[in-house]
Amino acid sequence: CCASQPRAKIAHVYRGTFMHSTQDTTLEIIEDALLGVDTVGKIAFIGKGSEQDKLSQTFRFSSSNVTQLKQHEFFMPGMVDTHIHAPQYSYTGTAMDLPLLQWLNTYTFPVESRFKDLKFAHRVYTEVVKRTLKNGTTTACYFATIHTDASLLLGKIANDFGQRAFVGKVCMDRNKSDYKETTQECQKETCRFIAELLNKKYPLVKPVVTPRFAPSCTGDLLGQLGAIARKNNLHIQSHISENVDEVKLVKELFPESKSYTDVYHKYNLLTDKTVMAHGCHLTDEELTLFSETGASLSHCPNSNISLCSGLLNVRNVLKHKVKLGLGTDVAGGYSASMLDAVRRTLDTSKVLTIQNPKHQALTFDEVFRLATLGGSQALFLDDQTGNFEVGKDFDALRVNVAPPGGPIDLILCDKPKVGSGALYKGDDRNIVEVFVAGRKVVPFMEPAAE
Ligand SMILES: Nc1nc2[nH]cnc2c(=O)[nH]1
Ligand SMILES: [Zn+2]
Repeated sequence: CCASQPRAKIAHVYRGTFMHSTQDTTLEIIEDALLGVDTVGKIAFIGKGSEQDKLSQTFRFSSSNVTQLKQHEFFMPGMVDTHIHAPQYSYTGTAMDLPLLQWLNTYTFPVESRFKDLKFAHRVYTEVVKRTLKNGTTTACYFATIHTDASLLLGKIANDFGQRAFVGKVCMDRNKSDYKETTQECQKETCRFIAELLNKKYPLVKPVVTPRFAPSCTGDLLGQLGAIARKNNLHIQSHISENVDEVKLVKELFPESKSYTDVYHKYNLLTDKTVMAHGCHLTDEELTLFSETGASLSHCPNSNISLCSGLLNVRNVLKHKVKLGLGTDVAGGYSASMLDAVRRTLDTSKVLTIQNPKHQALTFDEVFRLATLGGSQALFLDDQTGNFEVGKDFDALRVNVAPPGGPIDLILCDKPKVGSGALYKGDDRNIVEVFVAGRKVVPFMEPAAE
């Protein structure tokens, strides 16, 4: 049994099966566990159901306040989407026929330009927050667009629905089309975005410095953004080595740099609070630089396959001791669901084994860890979320393997495998409740009145 000293009062106690990952165990299944959440949403204790009497005395809760999970239900940690473009949710699944650089020019930039219109932004951002929450994303690391006010609106909507989120106003001062700002505008608007978002004092929504990627930023801008992040001790997100043409372009645009990773490093954009999406074509030397700086990677397998970008060798990334989480990369990825990211991660790893039988494919348990604890580590949030350790916020999914009308038939007899069956075959119908920092956010709360 683990327990903190009783301080804040206990608000909720749950009894049943809990699955989570820890530093030492890829997947731990605790049957008949008892978990207490205090009034500030933190996990106060996790113990055995058989110790309920003792725990109820120590933590002063009454047995009548214990919520007992039903048969075929379990709790797992909320999933962490380490890379998602909120505006691109508006065209998911409709533009999968071009490689990255053409895809950006043809589909992405015209759509993102429309987010100057706050009404359109409100509509799309509400839908993406609701959709991801319903699918079990308790933490999302969002790219918005270049528009400051619409990006602030995304922060407000995430806060209203109770999602934990990083929100980035996208920075770009180099583009063939008009979808860009001048270097000076971009710097000024980034500072305004950060100041205004921090000023809202949303407990779970924070700004992230967001250069789109090296090809759409001048060295000047990258340097300014590195300085802003350093001065304010902020998170940073961008893209790296997603596609071979992109890598080639970066070589041409930044001839003085040794590698793509070196470009970001030179401008102080590789820190232990940096998350870079993709990294399919990074060299071992570049991975070493990630490891040394503490920067992390977001693996976005649906996108990597949908845009024919490449196959990230996650095993090799982990061997280099680089932190890694999973991302949907909507709309390069056509699914906003992290369950999809789990499956595509497994598929990609198996494709690598087909290509090279010596490659050791990732296991289900390892990928479960990447979707939860791995993501929280990649976002430097693992002191707050990622698993059911005492003192962390209660970010959790109540999963019912077989709800009426759901996608799963209860034929599996092997109980420990039930979790894996549910994650392979399940969808949002199986995620019956979602909690963020102890608060039930699915079914949706009524947003606060203006
Ligand atoms: N997948 C993806 N890669 C990018 N690289 C730069 N911008 C983007 C984007 O919006 N999506
Ligand atoms: Zn992306």
